[in-house]
Amino acid sequence: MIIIDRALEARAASGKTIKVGMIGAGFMGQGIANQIINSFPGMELVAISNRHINAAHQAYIRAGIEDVQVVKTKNELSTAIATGKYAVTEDPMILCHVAEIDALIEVTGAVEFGAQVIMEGIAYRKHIVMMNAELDGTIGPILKIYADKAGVVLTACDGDQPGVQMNLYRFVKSIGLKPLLCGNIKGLQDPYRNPTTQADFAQKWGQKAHMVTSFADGTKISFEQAIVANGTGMKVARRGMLGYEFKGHVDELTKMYDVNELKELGGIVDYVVGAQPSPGVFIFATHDDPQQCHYLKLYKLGEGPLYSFYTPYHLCHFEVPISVARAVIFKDYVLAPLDAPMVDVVTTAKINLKAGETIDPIGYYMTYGQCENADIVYKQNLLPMGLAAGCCLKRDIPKDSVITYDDVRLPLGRVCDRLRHEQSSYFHASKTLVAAKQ
Ligand SMILES: NC(=O)c1ccc[n+]([C@@H]2O[C@H](COP(=O)([O-])OP(=O)(O)OC[C@H]3O[C@@H](n4cnc5c(N)ncnc54)[C@H](O)[C@@H]3O)[C@@H](O)[C@H]2O)c1
Ligand SMILES: N[C@@H](CCO)C(=O)O
Repeated sequence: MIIIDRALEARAASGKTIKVGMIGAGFMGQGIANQIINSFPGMELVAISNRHINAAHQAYIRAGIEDVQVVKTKNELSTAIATGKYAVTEDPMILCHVAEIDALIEVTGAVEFGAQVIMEGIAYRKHIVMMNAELDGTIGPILKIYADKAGVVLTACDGDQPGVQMNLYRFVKSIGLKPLLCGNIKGLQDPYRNPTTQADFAQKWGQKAHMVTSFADGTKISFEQAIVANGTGMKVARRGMLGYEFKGHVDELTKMYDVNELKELGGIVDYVVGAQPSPGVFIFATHDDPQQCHYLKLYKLGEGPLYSFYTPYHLCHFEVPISVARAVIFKDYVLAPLDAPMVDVVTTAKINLKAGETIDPIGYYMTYGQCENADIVYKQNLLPMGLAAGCCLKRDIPKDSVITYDDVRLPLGRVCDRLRHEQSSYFHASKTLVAAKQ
Protein backbone atom coordinates (compact mmCIF):
# COMPACT_ATOMS: atom_id res chain seq x y z
CA MET A 1 0.00 0.00 0.00
CA ILE A 2 1.80 3.04 -1.36
CA ILE A 3 0.67 5.66 1.18
CA ILE A 4 2.51 3.79 3.95
CA ASP A 5 6.06 4.49 2.76
CA ARG A 6 5.76 8.27 3.11
CA ALA A 7 3.86 8.05 6.38
CA LEU A 8 6.65 5.91 7.81
CA GLU A 9 9.35 8.24 6.47
CA ALA A 10 7.57 11.09 8.27
CA ARG A 11 7.51 9.01 11.46
CA ALA A 12 11.23 8.31 11.11
CA ALA A 13 12.00 12.00 10.51
CA SER A 14 9.98 13.09 13.54
CA GLY A 15 11.54 10.44 15.76
CA LYS A 16 8.06 9.16 16.65
CA THR A 17 8.67 5.61 15.55
CA ILE A 18 6.06 2.87 15.80
CA LYS A 19 7.09 0.38 18.49
CA VAL A 20 6.23 -3.21 17.79
CA GLY A 21 6.33 -6.39 19.84
CA MET A 22 6.26 -9.76 18.09
CA ILE A 23 5.07 -13.08 19.51
CA GLY A 24 6.45 -16.09 17.65
CA ALA A 25 9.90 -16.35 16.13
CA GLY A 26 9.52 -19.28 13.75
CA PHE A 27 9.92 -19.29 9.98
CA MET A 28 7.66 -16.28 9.42
CA GLY A 29 8.69 -14.47 12.60
CA GLN A 30 12.35 -14.57 11.56
CA GLY A 31 11.45 -13.03 8.21
CA ILE A 32 9.26 -10.33 9.77
CA ALA A 33 12.05 -9.33 12.19
CA ASN A 34 14.45 -8.89 9.28
CA GLN A 35 11.88 -6.82 7.39
CA ILE A 36 11.08 -4.41 10.21
CA ILE A 37 14.70 -3.98 11.21
CA ASN A 38 16.19 -3.56 7.74
CA SER A 39 13.44 -2.34 5.44
CA PHE A 40 10.95 -0.31 7.47
CA PRO A 41 12.21 3.06 8.67
CA GLY A 42 9.85 4.62 11.20
CA MET A 43 9.14 1.25 12.84
CA GLU A 44 11.08 -0.49 15.61
CA LEU A 45 10.79 -4.12 16.64
CA VAL A 46 11.49 -3.48 20.32
CA ALA A 47 10.81 -6.98 21.65
CA ILE A 48 10.32 -10.57 20.54
CA SER A 49 8.74 -13.26 22.65
CA ASN A 50 9.05 -16.95 21.89
CA ARG A 51 8.53 -20.06 23.97
CA HIS A 52 12.14 -21.02 23.22
CA ILE A 53 14.07 -17.83 23.79
CA ASN A 54 16.91 -18.89 21.48
CA ALA A 55 14.68 -18.49 18.44
CA ALA A 56 13.78 -14.93 19.51
CA HIS A 57 17.49 -14.20 19.92
CA GLN A 58 18.26 -15.74 16.54
CA ALA A 59 15.67 -13.54 14.86
CA TYR A 60 17.54 -10.44 16.00
CA ILE A 61 20.98 -11.86 15.22
CA ARG A 62 19.97 -12.90 11.71
CA ALA A 63 18.67 -9.39 11.13
CA GLY A 64 22.07 -7.99 12.16
CA ILE A 65 21.30 -7.00 15.77
CA GLU A 66 23.86 -8.35 18.24
CA ASP A 67 23.07 -6.38 21.39
CA VAL A 68 19.98 -8.10 22.73
CA GLN A 69 18.78 -8.19 26.31
CA VAL A 70 16.83 -11.00 27.98
CA VAL A 71 13.94 -9.60 30.05
CA LYS A 72 11.60 -11.33 32.46
CA THR A 73 9.36 -8.57 33.80
CA LYS A 74 7.35 -5.64 32.54
CA ASN A 75 9.74 -3.21 34.25
CA GLU A 76 12.80 -4.81 32.69
CA LEU A 77 11.16 -4.58 29.28
CA SER A 78 10.24 -0.90 29.82
CA THR A 79 13.80 -0.11 30.82
CA ALA A 80 15.20 -1.94 27.79
CA ILE A 81 12.92 0.05 25.47
CA ALA A 82 13.76 3.34 27.21
CA THR A 83 17.48 2.67 26.81
CA GLY A 84 17.18 1.61 23.15
CA LYS A 85 17.96 -2.06 23.79
CA TYR A 86 16.22 -4.84 21.86
CA ALA A 87 14.57 -7.33 24.21
CA VAL A 88 13.74 -11.03 24.10
CA THR A 89 11.56 -12.90 26.54
CA GLU A 90 9.73 -16.17 27.08
CA ASP A 91 6.79 -14.29 28.59
CA PRO A 92 4.49 -12.96 25.84
CA MET A 93 2.25 -11.21 28.36
CA ILE A 94 4.82 -8.55 29.28
CA LEU A 95 4.73 -7.39 25.64
CA CYS A 96 1.01 -6.81 26.16
CA HIS A 97 1.54 -4.99 29.46
CA VAL A 98 4.17 -2.34 28.67
CA ALA A 99 2.80 1.06 27.68
CA GLU A 100 5.61 1.72 25.18
CA ILE A 101 4.48 -0.89 22.61
CA ASP A 102 1.95 0.37 20.03
CA ALA A 103 1.17 -2.86 18.24
CA LEU A 104 1.68 -6.61 18.50
CA ILE A 105 2.26 -9.10 15.72
CA GLU A 106 1.03 -12.58 16.63
CA VAL A 107 2.71 -15.12 14.37
CA THR A 108 2.58 -18.52 16.03
CA GLY A 109 -0.24 -20.31 14.19
CA ALA A 110 -1.28 -21.63 17.63
CA VAL A 111 -4.98 -21.34 18.49
CA GLU A 112 -5.13 -21.69 22.30
CA PHE A 113 -1.89 -19.82 22.97
CA GLY A 114 -2.77 -17.14 20.41
CA ALA A 115 -6.21 -16.66 21.95
CA GLN A 116 -4.71 -16.06 25.40
CA VAL A 117 -2.12 -13.57 24.15
CA ILE A 118 -4.49 -11.65 21.90
CA MET A 119 -7.12 -11.29 24.61
CA GLU A 120 -4.41 -9.88 26.89
CA GLY A 121 -3.14 -7.55 24.16
CA ILE A 122 -6.65 -6.25 23.52
CA ALA A 123 -7.21 -5.75 27.26
CA TYR A 124 -4.07 -3.59 27.33
CA ARG A 125 -5.21 -1.71 24.21
CA LYS A 126 -2.61 -2.85 21.70
CA HIS A 127 -3.37 -2.89 18.00
CA ILE A 128 -3.02 -6.49 16.85
CA VAL A 129 -1.83 -7.88 13.54
CA MET A 130 -2.50 -11.59 13.27
CA MET A 131 -0.46 -13.76 10.98
CA ASN A 132 -2.50 -16.61 12.37
CA ALA A 133 -5.36 -17.51 10.05
CA GLU A 134 -5.87 -20.67 12.11
CA LEU A 135 -6.94 -18.59 15.11
CA ASP A 136 -8.72 -15.91 13.08
CA GLY A 137 -10.79 -18.54 11.24
CA THR A 138 -11.82 -20.14 14.52
CA ILE A 139 -12.70 -17.23 16.83
CA GLY A 140 -11.88 -14.08 14.82
CA PRO A 141 -15.47 -12.71 14.96
CA ILE A 142 -15.64 -12.67 18.77
CA LEU A 143 -12.07 -11.33 19.07
CA LYS A 144 -13.16 -8.49 16.78
CA ILE A 145 -16.04 -7.67 19.16
CA TYR A 146 -13.54 -7.41 22.03
CA ALA A 147 -11.14 -5.30 19.92
CA ASP A 148 -13.92 -2.92 18.89
CA LYS A 149 -14.97 -2.45 22.50
CA ALA A 150 -11.37 -1.67 23.46
CA GLY A 151 -10.99 0.73 20.51
CA VAL A 152 -8.07 -1.13 18.93
CA VAL A 153 -7.47 -2.50 15.45
CA LEU A 154 -7.45 -6.29 15.14
CA THR A 155 -6.54 -7.44 11.67
CA ALA A 156 -5.18 -10.21 9.52
CA CYS A 157 -1.98 -9.27 7.72
CA ASP A 158 -0.86 -8.03 4.35
CA GLY A 159 1.30 -10.46 2.40
CA ASP A 160 -0.41 -13.76 3.03
CA GLN A 161 -3.10 -14.72 0.54
CA PRO A 162 -6.11 -13.53 2.59
CA GLY A 163 -4.66 -10.02 2.93
CA VAL A 164 -3.61 -9.92 -0.73
CA GLN A 165 -7.12 -10.96 -1.77
CA MET A 166 -8.63 -8.32 0.47
CA ASN A 167 -6.43 -5.53 -0.92
CA LEU A 168 -7.43 -6.55 -4.44
CA TYR A 169 -11.09 -6.86 -3.41
CA ARG A 170 -11.01 -3.32 -2.01
CA PHE A 171 -9.37 -2.03 -5.20
CA VAL A 172 -11.92 -3.73 -7.45
CA LYS A 173 -14.82 -2.48 -5.33
CA SER A 174 -13.38 1.02 -5.14
CA ILE A 175 -13.39 1.36 -8.95
CA GLY A 176 -17.08 0.47 -9.10
CA LEU A 177 -17.20 -3.26 -9.81
CA LYS A 178 -19.01 -5.83 -7.71
CA PRO A 179 -16.71 -8.65 -6.55
CA LEU A 180 -18.45 -12.04 -6.67
CA LEU A 181 -15.56 -14.42 -6.16
CA CYS A 182 -12.37 -14.22 -4.09
CA GLY A 183 -9.94 -16.90 -5.17
CA ASN A 184 -6.67 -18.42 -4.08
CA ILE A 185 -4.31 -20.13 -6.56
CA LYS A 186 -2.66 -23.30 -5.31
CA GLY A 187 0.02 -25.57 -6.72
CA LEU A 188 -1.01 -28.68 -4.77
CA GLN A 189 -3.99 -29.92 -2.79
CA ASP A 190 -4.02 -33.42 -1.34
CA PRO A 191 -5.89 -33.94 1.95
CA TYR A 192 -3.92 -37.07 2.79
CA ARG A 193 -0.49 -35.44 3.02
CA ASN A 194 1.19 -35.66 6.43
CA PRO A 195 4.49 -34.63 8.06
CA THR A 196 6.18 -37.78 6.75
CA THR A 197 5.25 -37.12 3.12
CA GLN A 198 6.16 -33.42 3.48
CA ALA A 199 9.41 -33.89 5.45
CA ASP A 200 11.77 -33.35 2.49
CA PHE A 201 10.00 -30.22 1.32
CA ALA A 202 10.01 -28.83 4.88
CA GLN A 203 13.70 -29.56 5.33
CA LYS A 204 14.62 -27.99 1.98
CA TRP A 205 13.04 -24.68 3.00
CA GLY A 206 13.82 -24.70 6.73
CA GLN A 207 10.15 -25.01 7.65
CA LYS A 208 8.22 -27.19 10.08
CA ALA A 209 6.84 -30.37 8.48
CA HIS A 210 3.43 -29.94 10.12
CA MET A 211 3.18 -26.35 8.90
CA VAL A 212 3.85 -27.22 5.26
CA THR A 213 1.52 -30.22 5.61
CA SER A 214 -1.27 -27.84 6.59
CA PHE A 215 -0.62 -26.00 3.30
CA ALA A 216 -0.64 -29.21 1.24
CA ASP A 217 -3.64 -30.91 2.87
CA GLY A 218 -5.95 -27.93 2.32
CA THR A 219 -6.35 -26.94 5.98
CA LYS A 220 -4.50 -23.64 5.70
CA ILE A 221 -6.26 -22.57 2.51
CA SER A 222 -9.55 -23.36 4.21
CA PHE A 223 -8.66 -21.02 7.08
CA GLU A 224 -7.50 -18.43 4.56
CA GLN A 225 -10.72 -18.52 2.56
CA ALA A 226 -12.85 -18.66 5.71
CA ILE A 227 -11.39 -15.39 6.93
CA VAL A 228 -11.85 -13.78 3.51
CA ALA A 229 -15.49 -14.92 3.59
CA ASN A 230 -15.88 -13.46 7.08
CA GLY A 231 -14.34 -10.17 5.92
CA THR A 232 -16.49 -9.87 2.78
CA GLY A 233 -19.79 -11.54 3.69
CA MET A 234 -19.24 -14.24 1.05
CA LYS A 235 -20.00 -17.97 1.37
CA VAL A 236 -18.72 -21.24 -0.07
CA ALA A 237 -20.53 -22.92 -2.97
CA ARG A 238 -20.20 -26.28 -1.22
CA ARG A 239 -18.36 -27.98 1.65
CA GLY A 240 -14.66 -27.98 0.78
CA MET A 241 -15.20 -25.25 -1.89
CA LEU A 242 -15.34 -25.96 -5.66
CA GLY A 243 -11.55 -26.15 -5.98
CA TYR A 244 -11.30 -26.72 -9.73
CA GLU A 245 -8.11 -28.13 -11.24
CA PHE A 246 -7.19 -25.86 -14.12
CA LYS A 247 -3.93 -25.59 -16.03
CA GLY A 248 -4.53 -22.28 -17.83
CA HIS A 249 -4.58 -18.67 -16.63
CA VAL A 250 -7.26 -17.55 -14.17
CA ASP A 251 -8.51 -15.10 -16.84
CA GLU A 252 -9.80 -18.16 -18.72
CA LEU A 253 -11.64 -19.45 -15.65
CA THR A 254 -14.41 -16.86 -15.69
CA LYS A 255 -16.61 -19.05 -17.88
CA MET A 256 -16.52 -21.93 -15.37
CA TYR A 257 -18.69 -20.11 -12.84
CA ASP A 258 -22.42 -19.44 -13.04
CA VAL A 259 -22.74 -15.73 -12.39
CA ASN A 260 -26.36 -16.03 -11.25
CA GLU A 261 -25.41 -18.65 -8.69
CA LEU A 262 -22.58 -16.44 -7.45
CA LYS A 263 -25.03 -13.55 -7.09
CA GLU A 264 -27.58 -15.70 -5.24
CA LEU A 265 -24.92 -16.72 -2.72
CA GLY A 266 -23.78 -13.11 -2.26
CA GLY A 267 -20.40 -14.05 -3.71
CA ILE A 268 -18.15 -17.01 -2.91
CA VAL A 269 -14.64 -17.73 -1.75
CA ASP A 270 -12.91 -20.49 -3.65
CA TYR A 271 -9.56 -21.80 -4.87
CA VAL A 272 -8.11 -23.30 -8.01
CA VAL A 273 -5.27 -25.81 -8.32
CA GLY A 274 -2.61 -25.61 -11.02
CA ALA A 275 -3.64 -22.32 -12.65
CA GLN A 276 -1.44 -19.33 -13.41
CA PRO A 277 -0.33 -16.91 -12.04
CA SER A 278 0.81 -19.08 -9.14
CA PRO A 279 0.87 -18.64 -6.17
CA GLY A 280 -1.33 -15.61 -6.58
CA VAL A 281 -4.91 -14.63 -5.87
CA PHE A 282 -7.80 -13.47 -8.01
CA ILE A 283 -11.08 -11.62 -7.81
CA PHE A 284 -13.91 -12.06 -10.32
CA ALA A 285 -16.30 -9.14 -10.46
CA THR A 286 -19.20 -7.78 -12.51
CA HIS A 287 -20.18 -4.29 -13.62
CA ASP A 288 -23.80 -3.24 -14.10
CA ASP A 289 -23.16 -0.25 -16.36
CA PRO A 290 -22.98 -1.17 -20.09
CA GLN A 291 -20.94 2.00 -20.76
CA GLN A 292 -18.26 0.90 -18.30
CA CYS A 293 -18.40 -2.65 -19.74
CA HIS A 294 -17.52 -1.11 -23.12
CA TYR A 295 -14.41 0.49 -21.58
CA LEU A 296 -13.48 -2.73 -19.78
CA LYS A 297 -13.61 -4.56 -23.12
CA LEU A 298 -11.36 -1.89 -24.67
CA TYR A 299 -8.92 -2.39 -21.78
CA LYS A 300 -8.76 -6.12 -22.62
CA LEU A 301 -10.78 -7.42 -19.70
CA GLY A 302 -13.08 -9.32 -22.03
CA GLU A 303 -16.81 -9.55 -22.61
CA GLY A 304 -17.94 -10.08 -19.05
CA PRO A 305 -20.16 -10.65 -17.21
CA LEU A 306 -17.27 -11.75 -14.94
CA TYR A 307 -14.09 -9.69 -15.16
CA SER A 308 -10.85 -11.15 -13.85
CA PHE A 309 -8.39 -9.29 -11.62
CA TYR A 310 -5.37 -10.92 -10.07
CA THR A 311 -2.21 -10.40 -8.06
CA PRO A 312 0.45 -12.81 -9.29
CA TYR A 313 2.21 -13.42 -5.97
CA HIS A 314 1.87 -13.34 -2.22
CA LEU A 315 5.01 -12.31 -0.41
CA CYS A 316 4.02 -13.33 3.13
CA HIS A 317 6.35 -11.76 5.73
CA PHE A 318 7.65 -9.08 3.34
CA GLU A 319 4.37 -7.18 3.70
CA VAL A 320 3.43 -7.81 7.34
CA PRO A 321 4.95 -4.54 8.68
CA ILE A 322 2.68 -2.65 6.27
CA SER A 323 -0.30 -3.92 8.26
CA VAL A 324 1.24 -2.59 11.47
CA ALA A 325 1.65 0.86 9.91
CA ARG A 326 -1.92 0.78 8.54
CA ALA A 327 -3.28 -0.08 11.98
CA VAL A 328 -1.22 2.35 14.04
CA ILE A 329 -1.12 5.37 11.71
CA PHE A 330 -4.43 5.10 9.87
CA LYS A 331 -6.51 2.78 12.11
CA ASP A 332 -7.05 0.83 8.91
CA TYR A 333 -7.45 -2.91 9.01
CA VAL A 334 -6.43 -5.24 6.23
CA LEU A 335 -9.03 -7.91 6.88
CA ALA A 336 -11.35 -8.47 9.82
CA PRO A 337 -14.73 -10.17 10.26
CA LEU A 338 -17.63 -7.94 9.23
CA ASP A 339 -20.01 -9.47 11.73
CA ALA A 340 -21.10 -13.06 12.42
CA PRO A 341 -18.94 -15.79 10.87
CA MET A 342 -19.91 -16.69 7.29
CA VAL A 343 -17.61 -19.68 6.82
CA ASP A 344 -15.90 -22.02 9.26
CA VAL A 345 -13.27 -24.72 8.90
CA VAL A 346 -14.55 -28.12 9.97
CA THR A 347 -12.56 -31.11 11.19
CA THR A 348 -12.41 -34.05 8.78
CA ALA A 349 -10.78 -37.45 9.32
CA LYS A 350 -7.61 -37.91 7.24
CA ILE A 351 -7.51 -41.62 8.10
CA ASN A 352 -9.91 -44.03 9.83
CA LEU A 353 -9.95 -42.82 13.43
CA LYS A 354 -10.67 -44.94 16.49
CA ALA A 355 -12.61 -44.25 19.69
CA GLY A 356 -10.25 -43.30 22.52
CA GLU A 357 -7.68 -41.60 20.29
CA THR A 358 -6.66 -38.00 20.94
CA ILE A 359 -6.68 -35.78 17.85
CA ASP A 360 -3.26 -34.47 16.91
CA PRO A 361 -2.60 -30.82 15.91
CA ILE A 362 -3.24 -29.10 12.58
CA GLY A 363 -0.99 -30.42 9.82
CA TYR A 364 -0.35 -33.80 11.44
CA TYR A 365 -1.66 -37.28 10.67
CA MET A 366 -5.27 -37.50 11.79
CA THR A 367 -7.36 -34.66 10.38
CA TYR A 368 -7.63 -32.01 7.70
CA GLY A 369 -9.83 -28.92 7.51
CA GLN A 370 -12.55 -28.05 5.01
CA CYS A 371 -14.58 -24.88 4.60
CA GLU A 372 -18.29 -25.03 5.36
CA ASN A 373 -20.91 -22.30 5.62
CA ALA A 374 -21.28 -21.22 9.22
CA ASP A 375 -25.06 -21.75 9.40
CA ILE A 376 -24.57 -25.43 8.50
CA VAL A 377 -21.70 -25.77 10.96
CA TYR A 378 -23.96 -24.42 13.68
CA LYS A 379 -26.94 -26.61 12.74
CA GLN A 380 -24.87 -29.79 12.42
CA ASN A 381 -22.80 -29.07 15.54
CA LEU A 382 -19.55 -29.57 13.59
CA LEU A 383 -16.22 -29.41 15.39
CA PRO A 384 -14.11 -26.41 14.29
CA MET A 385 -10.70 -27.51 13.02
CA GLY A 386 -9.00 -24.89 15.18
CA LEU A 387 -10.32 -26.62 18.31
CA ALA A 388 -9.77 -30.25 17.29
CA ALA A 389 -6.24 -30.78 18.64
CA GLY A 390 -6.35 -32.49 22.02
CA CYS A 391 -9.98 -33.64 21.69
CA CYS A 392 -10.57 -37.28 22.64
CA LEU A 393 -12.75 -39.31 20.27
CA LYS A 394 -15.81 -41.00 21.76
CA ARG A 395 -16.43 -43.16 18.69
CA ASP A 396 -14.78 -44.41 15.50
CA ILE A 397 -14.76 -41.89 12.64
CA PRO A 398 -14.32 -43.18 9.06
CA LYS A 399 -11.81 -41.47 6.77
CA ASP A 400 -13.18 -38.29 5.10
CA SER A 401 -16.11 -37.95 7.55
CA VAL A 402 -16.59 -34.67 9.37
CA ILE A 403 -16.37 -34.74 13.16
CA THR A 404 -19.03 -33.20 15.40
CA TYR A 405 -18.87 -31.90 18.96
CA ASP A 406 -20.91 -34.98 19.92
CA ASP A 407 -18.08 -37.22 18.71
CA VAL A 408 -15.47 -35.81 21.12
CA ARG A 409 -14.59 -34.84 24.67
CA LEU A 410 -12.96 -31.40 24.69
CA PRO A 411 -9.86 -30.76 26.78
CA LEU A 412 -10.74 -28.85 29.95
CA GLY A 413 -10.16 -25.18 30.65
CA ARG A 414 -9.20 -23.84 27.23
CA VAL A 415 -9.72 -20.14 26.53
CA CYS A 416 -10.34 -20.87 22.84
CA ASP A 417 -13.33 -23.12 23.68
CA ARG A 418 -14.78 -20.46 25.97
CA LEU A 419 -14.42 -17.82 23.25
CA ARG A 420 -15.88 -20.08 20.58
CA HIS A 421 -18.87 -20.76 22.79
CA GLU A 422 -19.22 -17.04 23.42
CA GLN A 423 -18.99 -16.39 19.68
CA SER A 424 -21.82 -18.85 18.94
CA SER A 425 -24.03 -17.41 21.68
CA TYR A 426 -23.25 -13.79 20.77
CA PHE A 427 -24.03 -14.07 17.06
CA HIS A 428 -26.80 -16.61 17.34
CA ALA A 429 -28.54 -14.48 19.97
CA SER A 430 -28.15 -11.33 17.85
CA LYS A 431 -29.60 -13.14 14.81
CA THR A 432 -32.56 -14.30 16.90
CA LEU A 433 -33.03 -10.72 18.11
CA VAL A 434 -33.04 -9.35 14.54
CA ALA A 435 -35.51 -12.04 13.47
CA ALA A 436 -37.75 -11.23 16.45
CA LYS A 437 -37.76 -7.51 15.54
CA GLN A 438 -38.80 -8.20 11.92
N1 LIG B 1 5.56 -20.82 6.84
C1 LIG B 1 5.01 -20.14 5.87
O1 LIG B 1 5.41 -20.20 4.70
C2 LIG B 1 3.82 -19.26 6.16
C3 LIG B 1 3.34 -18.43 5.16
C4 LIG B 1 2.24 -17.61 5.44
C5 LIG B 1 1.64 -17.65 6.67
N2 LIG B 1 2.13 -18.49 7.62
C6 LIG B 1 1.46 -18.49 8.93
O2 LIG B 1 2.34 -17.89 9.88
C7 LIG B 1 2.14 -18.49 11.17
C8 LIG B 1 3.47 -19.00 11.68
O3 LIG B 1 3.99 -19.93 10.75
P1 LIG B 1 5.53 -20.37 10.79
O4 LIG B 1 5.78 -21.10 9.52
O5 LIG B 1 6.37 -19.22 11.16
O6 LIG B 1 5.49 -21.42 11.98
P2 LIG B 1 6.70 -21.94 12.86
O7 LIG B 1 6.25 -23.22 13.43
O8 LIG B 1 7.96 -21.89 12.10
O9 LIG B 1 6.79 -20.84 14.01
C9 LIG B 1 5.81 -20.68 14.99
C10 LIG B 1 6.43 -20.06 16.21
O10 LIG B 1 5.42 -19.93 17.20
C11 LIG B 1 5.81 -20.62 18.38
N3 LIG B 1 4.66 -21.41 18.84
C12 LIG B 1 3.97 -22.30 18.11
N4 LIG B 1 3.02 -22.87 18.88
C13 LIG B 1 3.13 -22.33 20.09
C14 LIG B 1 2.44 -22.54 21.31
N5 LIG B 1 1.44 -23.41 21.42
N6 LIG B 1 2.82 -21.82 22.37
C15 LIG B 1 3.81 -20.94 22.27
N7 LIG B 1 4.51 -20.70 21.16
C16 LIG B 1 4.16 -21.40 20.07
C17 LIG B 1 6.92 -21.57 18.02
O11 LIG B 1 7.82 -21.71 19.10
C18 LIG B 1 7.55 -20.90 16.81
O12 LIG B 1 8.60 -20.06 17.17
C19 LIG B 1 1.08 -19.57 10.96
O13 LIG B 1 -0.17 -19.05 11.27
C20 LIG B 1 1.17 -19.88 9.47
O14 LIG B 1 -0.01 -20.40 8.93
C21 LIG B 1 3.20 -19.28 7.41
N1 LIG C 1 -1.17 -19.89 1.41
C1 LIG C 1 -0.15 -20.88 1.29
C2 LIG C 1 0.54 -21.04 2.59
C3 LIG C 1 1.39 -19.90 2.95
O1 LIG C 1 1.04 -18.75 2.35
C4 LIG C 1 -0.68 -22.20 0.83
O2 LIG C 1 -1.75 -22.61 1.27
O3 LIG C 1 -0.03 -22.83 0.04
